[in-house]
Amino acid sequence: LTLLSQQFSQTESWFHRSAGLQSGSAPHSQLFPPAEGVMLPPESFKNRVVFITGGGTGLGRAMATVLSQLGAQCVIASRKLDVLQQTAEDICSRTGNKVHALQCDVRDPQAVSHCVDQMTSLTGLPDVIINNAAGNFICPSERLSPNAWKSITDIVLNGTAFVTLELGKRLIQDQRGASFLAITTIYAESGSGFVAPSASAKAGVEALYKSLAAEWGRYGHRFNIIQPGPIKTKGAFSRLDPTGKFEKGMIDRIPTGRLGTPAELANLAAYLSSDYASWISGAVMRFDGGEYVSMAGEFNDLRRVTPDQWKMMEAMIRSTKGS
Ligand SMILES: CC/C=C\C/C=C\C/C=C\C/C=C\C=C\C(=O)SCCNC(=O)CCNC(=O)[C@H](O)C(C)(C)COP(=O)(O)OP(=O)(O)OC[C@H]1O[C@@H](n2cnc3c(N)ncnc32)[C@H](O)[C@@H]1OP(=O)(O)O
Ligand SMILES: NC(=O)C1=CN([C@@H]2O[C@H](COP(=O)(O)OP(=O)(O)OC[C@H]3O[C@@H](n4cnc5c(N)ncnc54)[C@H](OP(=O)(O)O)[C@@H]3O)[C@@H](O)[C@H]2O)C=CC1
Repeated sequence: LTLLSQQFSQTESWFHRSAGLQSGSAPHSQLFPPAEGVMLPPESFKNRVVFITGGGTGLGRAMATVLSQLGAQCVIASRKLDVLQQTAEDICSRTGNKVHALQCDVRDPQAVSHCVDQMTSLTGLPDVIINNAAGNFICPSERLSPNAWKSITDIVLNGTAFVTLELGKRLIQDQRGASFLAITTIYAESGSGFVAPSASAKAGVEALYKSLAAEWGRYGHRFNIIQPGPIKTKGAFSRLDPTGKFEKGMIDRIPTGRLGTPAELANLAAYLSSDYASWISGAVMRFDGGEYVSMAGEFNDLRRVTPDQWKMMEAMIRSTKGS
């Protein structure tokens, strides 16, 4: 069984196989196929402990899977213990490496401290910390109650801060280095209507991580950020595109013509958390198939202009004399 697991971990995983061309993708997305398989060499995370908040579902689960395939002992934590336990079992049965499930509401600093106590007894302090847990929903800002604002910012900004500070302090005390990674979003930079609490909190997370990259390098700690564009997960799409009507428009504005995949994100997270990235700290990695620059450029809608229309417009421009 162990041999089988090892062979499996060196080739491909269950979710990589499912990462084919998604429905709704543009034809040119064939030129940007999501790579299958785990990118780093086997055992890149052997003898490493990885702590992932929100590791039971979506992108957190994908990152836990890849890191476990690479030899890590993973600890996944969030509110729903049954979901975490199922994920831990699924991953462990496929990779042969231990995955621990711990209940933790990151909004509650005491729960975070208790969770870190439990992890310390199970695995010792982690070498890699991935702050991935989040909450979000689309809502016109004038409809937000104070508690709606608080529920998102407490998970995203305070939760990340509580986890990072609790683990950071203990690692410093034990003179242990670590890699911290935060999953934010492309609109942390631009802001975005209809998700103002999420945009505000994610921007705060980025400021926290850049600050600590500068302050805690002396303790052996690296801090990096991935800003994903749209990647289809139930958690995100059920709350951000509940009718499914916006997906096509979103794909149309992504230059690579498709959504990202959890496997692609997981490979990037593994790289940034690995020794191969030990000189990368304070970095913000946009991971969006080009969506951000595509939305930002003043003239990018001209992609819709046909060659005949260009001929006509060029003639008009060239015929202009003077100002
Ligand atoms: C054009 C766009 C097209 C397509 C978009 C599609 C794809 C995505 C593309 C990009 C994604 C970019 C970024 C993604 C960021 C993410 O974070 S996605 C991850 C999302 N995952 C989750 O949110 C999982 C966890 N979420 C939850 O548990 C809940 O949703 C929660 C509400 C965040 C928290 O649950 P909790 O049980 O603690 O909270 P409640 O008690 O239910 O509610 C607290 C208060 O909030 C009010 N509320 C809740 N929902 C809404 C809503 N939909 N609208 C308005 N207000 C809401 C609720 O009423 C409470 O307030 P109160 O009534 O005043 O007490
Ligand atoms: N999918 C996408 O398109 C994008 C996602 N992102 C980011 O990626 C990350 C993962 O999102 P995704 O996988 O899509 O969505 P999910 O909804 O699947 O993931 C969110 C996770 O956060 C956990 N969580 C929520 N509240 C708490 C809490 N109070 N304490 C502890 N854990 C909590 C949830 O678990 P539980 O309910 O058990 O607590 C869940 O596992 C998030 O940071 C999100 O902002 C960014 C840009 C795009």
